[in-house]
Amino acid sequence: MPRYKLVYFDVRGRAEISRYLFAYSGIKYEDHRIKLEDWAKIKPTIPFGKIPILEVDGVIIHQSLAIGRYLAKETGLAGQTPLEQALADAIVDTIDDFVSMFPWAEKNPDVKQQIYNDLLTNTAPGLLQDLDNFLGDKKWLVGKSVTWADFYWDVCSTTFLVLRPGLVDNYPKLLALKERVQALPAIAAWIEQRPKTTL
Ligand SMILES: CCC(=O)N1CCc2c(cnn2-c2cccc(F)c2)C1
Repeated sequence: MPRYKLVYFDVRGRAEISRYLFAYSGIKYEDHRIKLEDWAKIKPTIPFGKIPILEVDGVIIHQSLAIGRYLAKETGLAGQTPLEQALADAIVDTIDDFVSMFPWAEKNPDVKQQIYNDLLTNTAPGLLQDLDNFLGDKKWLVGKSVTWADFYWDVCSTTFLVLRPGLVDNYPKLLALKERVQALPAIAAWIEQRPKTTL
């Protein structure tokens, strides 16, 4: 079994999908959380200067979705066929397109709040309707078993609901999917034990 070290800030953010996959698979890893005040010193030592990164026996994978896709494949949660894998990737990318629109590092609080409000009021409903249409009456977003697309929906929508409580109330099927993911014993245990952070 390789030695895994996940490096990110002390928030769920872009590392949480990998933490879900580690939790679900039972694979042991170091959940290394750096302090924001140490980032300027650490950043120059990181290839491409962004985190999360995952060290696999010292080999560094960067980009959160490349890490997630690697772990999903290792865990059997990437999709059962190449077609299902493509569908799962498309859902992950669709959700990530929206989350990536948020100016997470914006220093001006008024600008930040205005853009957050615009995204949550004017852009989120279209995404939620599209995801609701795609899920339909299925148990999981892709195929007959859980995939990392279901995990990513729960991870990202948890943050959406921090920013706008009630945002998903008009989509009970999407809320039920969150409950289904969070009811998986290993995910429930992780949520219970993980550091409690806002984002
Ligand atoms: C220090 C960085 C930080 O606090 N955040 C940045 C990124 C982020 C946060 C919350 N969700 N999230 C995120 C998750 C997935 C995709 C994505 F683009 C963004 C908060």
